[in-house]
Amino acid sequence: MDRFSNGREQLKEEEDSLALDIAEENANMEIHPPIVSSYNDHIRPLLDAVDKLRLLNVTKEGIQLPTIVVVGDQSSGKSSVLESLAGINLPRGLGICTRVPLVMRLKHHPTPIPELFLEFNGKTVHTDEAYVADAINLATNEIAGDGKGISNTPLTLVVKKSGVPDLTMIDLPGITRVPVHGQPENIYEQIAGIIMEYIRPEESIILNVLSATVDFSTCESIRMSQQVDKNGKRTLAVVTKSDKAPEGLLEKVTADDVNIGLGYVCVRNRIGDESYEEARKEEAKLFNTHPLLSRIDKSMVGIPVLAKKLTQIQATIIARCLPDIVRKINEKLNASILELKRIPKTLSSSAEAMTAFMGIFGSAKETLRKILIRGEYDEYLNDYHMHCIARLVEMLNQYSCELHNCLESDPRGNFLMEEIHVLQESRGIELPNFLPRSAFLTILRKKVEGISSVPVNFIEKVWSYIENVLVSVLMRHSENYRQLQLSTRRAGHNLISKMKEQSISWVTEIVQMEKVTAYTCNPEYMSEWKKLMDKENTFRNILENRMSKGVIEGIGEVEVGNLRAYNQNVLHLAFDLKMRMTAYWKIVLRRLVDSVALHFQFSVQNLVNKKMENEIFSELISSHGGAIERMLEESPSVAVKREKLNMSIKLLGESKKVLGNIMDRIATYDNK
Ligand SMILES: Nc1nc2c(ncn2[C@@H]2O[C@H](COP(=O)(O)OP(=O)(O)OP(=O)(O)O)[C@@H](O)[C@H]2O)c(=O)[nH]1
Repeated sequence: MDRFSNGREQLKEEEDSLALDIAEENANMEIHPPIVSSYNDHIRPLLDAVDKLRLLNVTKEGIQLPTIVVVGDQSSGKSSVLESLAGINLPRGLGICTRVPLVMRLKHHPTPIPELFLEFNGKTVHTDEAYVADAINLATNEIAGDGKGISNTPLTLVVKKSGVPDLTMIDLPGITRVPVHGQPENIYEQIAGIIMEYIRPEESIILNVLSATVDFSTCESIRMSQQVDKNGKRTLAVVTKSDKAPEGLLEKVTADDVNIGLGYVCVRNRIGDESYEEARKEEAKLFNTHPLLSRIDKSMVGIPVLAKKLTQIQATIIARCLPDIVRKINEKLNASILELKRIPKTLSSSAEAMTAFMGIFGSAKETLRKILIRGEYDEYLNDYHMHCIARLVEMLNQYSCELHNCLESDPRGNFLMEEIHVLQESRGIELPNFLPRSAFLTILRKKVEGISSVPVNFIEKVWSYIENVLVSVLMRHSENYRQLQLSTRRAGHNLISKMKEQSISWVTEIVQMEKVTAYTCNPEYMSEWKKLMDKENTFRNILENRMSKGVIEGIGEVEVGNLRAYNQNVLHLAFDLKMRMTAYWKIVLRRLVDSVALHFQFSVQNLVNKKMENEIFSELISSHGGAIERMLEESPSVAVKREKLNMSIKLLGESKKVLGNIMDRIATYDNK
């Protein structure tokens, strides 16, 4: 079992004992104010810790806190319920009163003089019971403006008073469909947005305030809570204004048409100028004596019952969520520290800048060596585009296929016609059985011309691929320095364009050489030619047997019908010329593939090992007068990232400190 599970079990036992305490206390409970907190000593520090985390705004880091969120339609009586729980007066009335999320922290406090203060916008404003309503209104105006607009910036009200339950709740603006005068048109969307943000997390308990005077199923707050808590397992209903609509209330709360998993508590809040004490007395009288309301089970009525239920639920969710919160804070803190370490530190001198530059350049070079020369792609396991050797081999195979598939100028239907024509045009005043060299070169020139664009296109394609790889590696390694990125990108493009130009002129020359000269020392030429010449008898047989076409091994099917018009000598020379060319063409194509492959390997090695360094260094020196430190000025996005990480680390560190004791407690449970 993990350490958290152990901790959870221990906390669960505490919860159970707390529940027993509460039940016992409920039995002896006096209905007179103040509501005496039965808060378990074990849970109180945990609630304090959660409140501190809330104040630190740890939710900003994506860590949700266990929270009781009060929602209700406008004027359903939310503020009245909260003031009943706190024993103070809150702004109440018709129209929109709660315009910002109000975090209410109620804390039992042994001394008779209550202590009240507001925390908002980073300041603390002390107040007292008589002025708290005004102070809240003033603070709300400061946060959300004087009008009727709303804001998502929370306002915290701390009430330390003898006898109040140790509870933290968040009161949210009441849901209104129709904007009242002075409210923005999209007030519903704004309020709904805030409410959803607070009630969506699984860690939130939804305290749904429903007025007894309405049909619960028509309440917007019910519709919203059902969207995030379908079965109502984290929803508790408080039914206000029981005094106003006692008829059928018992049936309504027992029928539970709207799926309230945590149950209903019917209350009667303060009316008019009643004092808090009077209100509690009236409430107790109402539920004890009213013919209809007195029939509702006593475990479902009255503010004291609500207070007990809430403290119990609060204890449960805190105990359930805290181990996870501790874990998440640790995880996020470690992740942020790691990420911060990955961001290079700010450079303060030329020497530091130079060292950093050399480091960046060295690592970029090593990456390029790996992917372009050695074929190691561990840095780009899932990025196939960067598995360069494999991609280059693919391109080379494709290039070879393209060269071999280029249509021959002599389609089979016209077998030997081109040779005969070229031989006729190359005739010299000479003996008739000589094969003129010029005839061979003429055919060779036409064939080479036919494929001449293929090697050039291939060279261009490969260089643009290498350019892409080079620039992306350089960008990756200099990602923290925008100026350096600009220079290295420029250097990369310039270098590739120079090398591409050289390659193209090299390959154009190679093609030109193949076009105007013919030579090979490769013995395959002779053996292939001989093999093909052995098939001349087959050719003759096809002619003599008056067949229109036939198959010659090594050449394929040929049509010979129109060749019978020529004499034997011409046909022999044409056949010979064709077979020499066939044997030689294989050598030419192989040469074009092999030499281009060698050229690329050599060029890439040159690029990575020599030229890149020269180009980048001269780009840095020439365009920026050697001001390498300026090149390595941190980009604004990195500065922002560092600032954000530092803030996260500070916040998470403080949160961790807040939870220090609790973690120790969990650890002690583990060792027990
Ligand atoms: N009779 C009676 N009136 C109540 C009760 N609870 C609240 N009210 C009255 O209902 C009105 C609205 O109550 P509020 O507490 O301001 O309602 P709210 O939901 O906080 O209002 P908004 O913040 O504006 O949404 C006030 O005039 C209260 O006095 C109750 O139990 N009985």
